[in-house]
Amino acid sequence: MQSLNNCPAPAKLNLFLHVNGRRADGYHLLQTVFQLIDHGDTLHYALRDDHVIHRVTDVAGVPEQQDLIIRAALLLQAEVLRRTGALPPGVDIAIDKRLPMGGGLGGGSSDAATTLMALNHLWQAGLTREELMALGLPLGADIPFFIFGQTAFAEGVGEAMQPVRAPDCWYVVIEPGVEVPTAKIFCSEHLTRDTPPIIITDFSSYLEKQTGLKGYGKNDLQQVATQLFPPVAEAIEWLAAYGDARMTGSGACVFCAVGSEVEADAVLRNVPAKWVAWKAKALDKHPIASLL
Ligand SMILES: C[C@](O)(CO)[C@H](O)COP(=O)(O)OP(=O)(O)OC[C@H]1O[C@@H](n2ccc(N)nc2=O)[C@H](O)[C@@H]1O
Ligand SMILES: Nc1ncnc2c1ncn2[C@@H]1O[C@H](COP(=O)(O)OP(=O)(O)OP(=O)(O)O)[C@@H](O)[C@H]1O
Repeated sequence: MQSLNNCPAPAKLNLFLHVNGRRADGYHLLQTVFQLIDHGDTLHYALRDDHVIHRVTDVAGVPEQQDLIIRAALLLQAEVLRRTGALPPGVDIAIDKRLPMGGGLGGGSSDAATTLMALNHLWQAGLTREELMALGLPLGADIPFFIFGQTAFAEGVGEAMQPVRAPDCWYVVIEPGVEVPTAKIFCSEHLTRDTPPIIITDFSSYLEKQTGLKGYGKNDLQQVATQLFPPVAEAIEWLAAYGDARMTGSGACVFCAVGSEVEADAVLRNVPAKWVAWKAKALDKHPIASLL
């Protein structure tokens, strides 16, 4: 049977993340730049001669049927059945999990996005990029971005996107060792939800003048997350000695842009042993964007 191995599911960093308001359904209106980076999970797909969708790797804390990978595969399987009247073949899915959960790196969403792109290809399902993005959105707010497949400025609840030129730099990322539940941060009574929207023409002219987005904007979720999770505050404070350190997404991970791989290595040598830390390079495009 056919297979597709070594499919990357890269992480994202939110270079800034502004909360501009809240919709009637409780979801928040955001403006953010999603930066793809060359560090993430890796997935492997092997078609079966039945119709069973099976995760062959154990993932601590995530039962198979709750895994966004399996839920994404089932959604696409049902969509293929709806369109063609026939079930596509089953698939065994293996994952090398590197991204921490509740890390603000979009790990679960990226795994699901890679699965939708890989199975759309293996099953020759023929969904367009836009159709796959819409299919994935109910599973996770970041899934459409990963399928969009380019570093992007996003608005709305994260689904309205336009590509931006990625600053060609390296990042140092620290995992502070805590798992931050996204909903808990958005629910907080202390969260500010009134950052004025950036007007896109101003933002574009800012980008033209700069070589990168270093120092632009802020992460409005950071104040709440650092109060609830002190290790996040500690990691930001430590990394701030090397540049503009901030949190990605709803935390817990913290990052800082540096000019070169050599600089990244120099920071990494000094990271206290209690934290996991790594370097990653900015990516313009998703490594499997060409599957669509
Ligand atoms: C904050 C970000 O990390 C930015 O990249 C993402 O938008 C969060 O994406 P995610 O972890 O995939 O989040 P989801 O699973 O879609 O939503 C988790 C919870 O976060 C809250 N949530 C999420 C996104 C959003 N725009 N407004 C919200 O209020 C909702 O309470 C939701 O129930
Ligand atoms: N394949 C998966 N990988 C990681 N988490 C998963 C997966 N499937 C389901 N989950 C659930 O989703 C939760 C959030 O995990 P994830 O790694 O996506 O968070 P995150 O990095 O904070 O994401 P975001 O930046 O989108 O907020 C986990 O706690 C876990 O229960």
